Amino acid sequence: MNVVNTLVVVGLGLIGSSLAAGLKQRGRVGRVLGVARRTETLQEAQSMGIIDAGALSLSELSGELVPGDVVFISVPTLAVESVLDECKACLPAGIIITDGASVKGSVLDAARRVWGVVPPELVAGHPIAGSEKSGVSACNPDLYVNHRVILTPVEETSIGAHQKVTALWQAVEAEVLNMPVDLHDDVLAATSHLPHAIAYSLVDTLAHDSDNEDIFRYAAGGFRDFTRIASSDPVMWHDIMQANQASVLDAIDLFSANLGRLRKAIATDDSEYMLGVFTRAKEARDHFTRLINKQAFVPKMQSKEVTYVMQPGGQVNGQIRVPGDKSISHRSIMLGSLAEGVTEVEGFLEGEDALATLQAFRDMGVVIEGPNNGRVKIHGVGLHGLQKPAGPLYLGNSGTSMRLLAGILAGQPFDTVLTGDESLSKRPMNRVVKPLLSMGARIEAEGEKGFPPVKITGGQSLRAMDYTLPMASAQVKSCVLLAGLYADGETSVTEPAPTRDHTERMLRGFGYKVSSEGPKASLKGGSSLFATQIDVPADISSAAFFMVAASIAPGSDLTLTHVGINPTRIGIINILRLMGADITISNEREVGGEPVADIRVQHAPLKGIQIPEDQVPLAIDECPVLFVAAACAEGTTVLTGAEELRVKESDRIQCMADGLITLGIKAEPTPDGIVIEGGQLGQGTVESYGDHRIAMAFAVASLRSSGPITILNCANVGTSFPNFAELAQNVGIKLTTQAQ
Ligand SMILES: O=C(O)C1=C[C@@H](OP(=O)(O)O)[C@@H](O)[C@H](O)C1
Ligand SMILES: C=C(OP(=O)(O)O)C(=O)O
Repeated sequence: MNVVNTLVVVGLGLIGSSLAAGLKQRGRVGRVLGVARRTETLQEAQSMGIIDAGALSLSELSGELVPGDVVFISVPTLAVESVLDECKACLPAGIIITDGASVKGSVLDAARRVWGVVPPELVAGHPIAGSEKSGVSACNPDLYVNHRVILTPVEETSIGAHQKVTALWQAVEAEVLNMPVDLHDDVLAATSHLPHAIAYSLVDTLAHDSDNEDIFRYAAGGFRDFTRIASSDPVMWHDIMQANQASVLDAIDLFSANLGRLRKAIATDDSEYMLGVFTRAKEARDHFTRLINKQAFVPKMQSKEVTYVMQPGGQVNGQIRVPGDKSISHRSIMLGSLAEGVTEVEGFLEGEDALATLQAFRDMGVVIEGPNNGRVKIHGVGLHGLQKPAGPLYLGNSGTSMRLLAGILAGQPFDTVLTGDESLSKRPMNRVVKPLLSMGARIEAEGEKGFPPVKITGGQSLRAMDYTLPMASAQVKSCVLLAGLYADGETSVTEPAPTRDHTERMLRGFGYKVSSEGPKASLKGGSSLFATQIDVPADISSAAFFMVAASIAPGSDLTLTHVGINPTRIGIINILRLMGADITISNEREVGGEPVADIRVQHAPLKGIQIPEDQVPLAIDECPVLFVAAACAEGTTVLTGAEELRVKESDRIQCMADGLITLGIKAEPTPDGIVIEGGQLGQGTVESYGDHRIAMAFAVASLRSSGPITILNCANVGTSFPNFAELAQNVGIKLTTQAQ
């Protein structure tokens, strides 16, 4: 169906002719009329089938137009005004006018000069597509497919005209976005106009330097990639620079200052500065697609839809090492950044949660090299060396990042805002806001439960505090202790039940005194952390999926190597053993203050138990997969004292119950736990609700299901266990992934 009856394209360059050809090829336009300055261009366009007829001026064609037809102006930016003059002089009422110029403020200013106001039929637009090639011969009917087109409607713009122009671009498979004019021009100055100015200037500099006559002959990859856009249309870019003068000058000034600073670093052998710029830039560039692609100018993690399709049955065998411990990886970045000197980390978890912490510290000026095969080098800045980040710190899906950072940031001289994804934005932060407020911090979160964003006002002097935790939470304990580093006096935290103690252990590893007396941990503010080496053990929370897998699947015999068996984390081993699991621990040793061992699990029939409440905080993240063990056990398993599960990445009690019930298991949620009757797992489609641990738990369940299980929404497995699917397949779990 046609989106427009007659389209007039004024200016048959790459942009205009590609729109015309794209609409024609898709059968979405009645006819296209072209306006060009030269008869040969019109002839060429007509012979290529891009236009049906043409003229050297708009006025020659205006008699053929009726209301609802569209004029698309695709001439160099500074020539737009004269075309608008012509539009005013000759177009009948009701003709929609749009354009493709790279600068939008100048087009709207031109319209105001021509008409006195912006006419309602004018919809300014900018297709973010193009190429260094120009002219009608470069025409490409697919130029706009999956490219963005930014429209900058103003108050006066008519809704009908806006809708029509939107439909026009969508018809050539572009993605249409709307943006305020000024924002558009600033963003484009930085992302497009500045790179063009630099590319032109660089090539011109080299071309004019006689000593470098031969340079182009030797110029390969880097030069070619970097300067490709210097082959773009000079008149077009001349016009853009003039039309967006103020924003372009701001962008050039900022860049010149930064280049000057880099020059100084090179001149003074300031390796730290150079590495800082290069590692940050490499990181930004490497994650460019993930961070920005399809999200226009809103930096947001891009998560693909991932589905796990599980075939039933099988057994798990072999020897594997699961990735690094998430809790320890977070803390290695945090304490490494706050230490004096260079900390080297091995076994770092390259999952999205730990990477979010890493990025946050980079955003606060810390130079961090890697991660490279689990190796990270952190150039610590000391307790008082963090710098104000340029914008909010985005922490993705990671509760640990947000809660621990809140403690550190409460003690900084600058303001910060912490944000996260949809799941993290619904997790309660008041549990850290309250104690931090008592310490004299200025911190706020939204609503009764204190949902993110968390806003922290810096420059407060913190008071030490003796805090009794209302719930068993290592995140809250760690948050208060980390704030205590900045407080005046001794801060103590008393917990109702033991929780993971990695913060206390690692602080000691960095030479910071932390005393522990039963349930109470204390430290005095104002000392220093000193860089160290950290060997991150394999994550017992990730190993847990395979421990349950081997336990429930007959014929299994699996060894998990180098697993962290910190006593505050081994609830999964204790509980599985109580259920009858066959687990052998060997090769026990200590690495960097954390105990590790190899864990061998052989299949054994499991029985239902009442899970001891004191084990719950020691197995809090392992509960989803323990529910699968319970479903495969003989008899009833009862869990109590686990209300914390309701405020994780999902409500893990309800979500697991939903999935188990779908698979034919009797599972009854209670306010603080669940009752599960062991039985035959069936088949079906379950939701993971975007929760990594739920997705992986149901993948393990397939080993004992009677038919296939489809698990929806599994992309977030990448937050804690990026190679889960691969390792699962390697040991014998029948998993295939489907990604869109
Ligand atoms: O301190 C940590 O690294 C963690 C503590 C636990 O959270 P809570 O403190 O909310 O129990 C756990 O669920 C989380 O995965 C990691
Ligand atoms: C609860 C978890 O993590 P976080 O709180 O850091 O999001 C988890 O990994 O299961």
